[in-house]
Formats: sequence, structure tokens, C-alpha cells
Amino acid sequence: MAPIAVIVGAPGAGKTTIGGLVAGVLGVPFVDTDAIIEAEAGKPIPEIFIDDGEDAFRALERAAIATALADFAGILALGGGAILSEETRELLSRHTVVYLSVELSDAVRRVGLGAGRPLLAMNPRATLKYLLDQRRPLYSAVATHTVATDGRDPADIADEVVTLLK
Ligand SMILES: Nc1ncnc2c1ncn2[C@@H]1O[C@H](COP(=O)(O)OP(=O)(O)O)[C@@H](O)[C@H]1O
Ligand SMILES: O=C(O)C1=C[C@@H](OP(=O)(O)O)[C@@H](O)[C@H](O)C1
Ligand SMILES: [Mg+2]
Repeated sequence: MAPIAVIVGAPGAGKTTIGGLVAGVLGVPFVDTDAIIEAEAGKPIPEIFIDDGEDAFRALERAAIATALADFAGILALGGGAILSEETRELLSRHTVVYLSVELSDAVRRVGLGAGRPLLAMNPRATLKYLLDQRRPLYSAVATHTVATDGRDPADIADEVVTLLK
């Protein structure tokens, strides 16, 4: 088994939102690895970062992704930093990966003050600029399809993804 598609992109790209919409249109299950990690840790992501640190979160994330890539047959959304792992990038090379791209201004507007995203808890604009600059090449490297999301409605983006997957 393998996911129908894996959704990657920066925080605020709309991975969780668009992933759910695409799954709804296709009538298949949707899961977000952040939700799997929270269920396994028994606490929300900010608490994992506070209690256990980012490295512990990344270890849970690598494990959740490896399991989902092997076992899950729906639409799978990853967290924005998942592609920082070389091991994860290597696993993704065998899958259909949709990169939802977003520019800084839309990403900042969408994440606001970073609620629930511990990396963005302080100075979201500067942090997002840094994350986008660091990660854009990694998202592109794993992507089999790229969809630009700036200034577009979630339903419109989801339609484009569904069309790509046909
Ligand atoms: N295309 C879009 N246009 C406007 N707002 C969006 C769009 N996609 C997502 N959002 C909003 O932006 C926020 C972040 O979306 P989310 O799906 O959680 O992104 P990600 O999982 O990539 O971080 C949510 O409040 C969501 O409703
Ligand atoms: O960019 C990151 O490193 C992170 C993004 C978050 O997911 P979203 O991209 O869905 O916000 C979440 O996995 C965690 O807060 C770390
Ligand atoms: Mg998300």
C-alpha cells in the first residue's frame, strides 16, 4: 500500500486544508502526520517541543512518515519541516508528491501569530522568510507536481490537485 498522494510545503501553504479537501473530493481517507504524532505523544505539538525538544519531535515525525508511506492508502499531508530529513526525502522519492508552494506574504497572513506552530511563536514573518529560503529547494527536490497557492481559494487549489492526480 502507498498514499495516493503526499502533500508537502511550508507552514501556511495549506497542506492540512487542501489535503482534506482533495480526500473529500476523491472519497478517500485523509491523514496529517502532525495529527498522528500528537496522538502517539498524547499531547499537542507545542507541548512536545516544550517538554521534549525539536529533535524528539523530528524523530517522531520521521517514524510516523515512514509508517504512513508504507501503510496508508489515502491523501497524506506532512508537516512543513518533514523534508529536512534526508531519510524522509529518500523515502518520498518513490511516491507521488504534491508541493503546494506559497510566497512569504500569503504564508504570513495564513499562519498569523503561528498558533500551534512552535517554530513561529516569535517573529513569524522573519522566521517564515528563513524557513522558505532554506526549504524551497528541498520541497522542489521531492515534488512530482507543484501547485502555486498564492491568492487562490482552497477549493480551486484542491480541484487542480485532483486533476493532476487523475
Ligand atoms: N488557499 C488559501 N487561502 C486562504 N487561506 C488558506 C488557504 N489555504 C489554507 N488557508 C488557511 O491558512 C491557515 C493554514 O492552513 P493549513 O492548511 O493549516 O496549512 P499548512 O498545513 O500547510 O501549515 C488555515 O487557517 C487555513 O484555513
Ligand atoms: O515547519 C515546521 O517545521 C513545522 C510545521 C508544522 O506543520 P505545518 O507545516 O502543517 O504548519 C508542524 O509539523 C510543526 O510545528 C513543525
Ligand atoms: Mg498542517
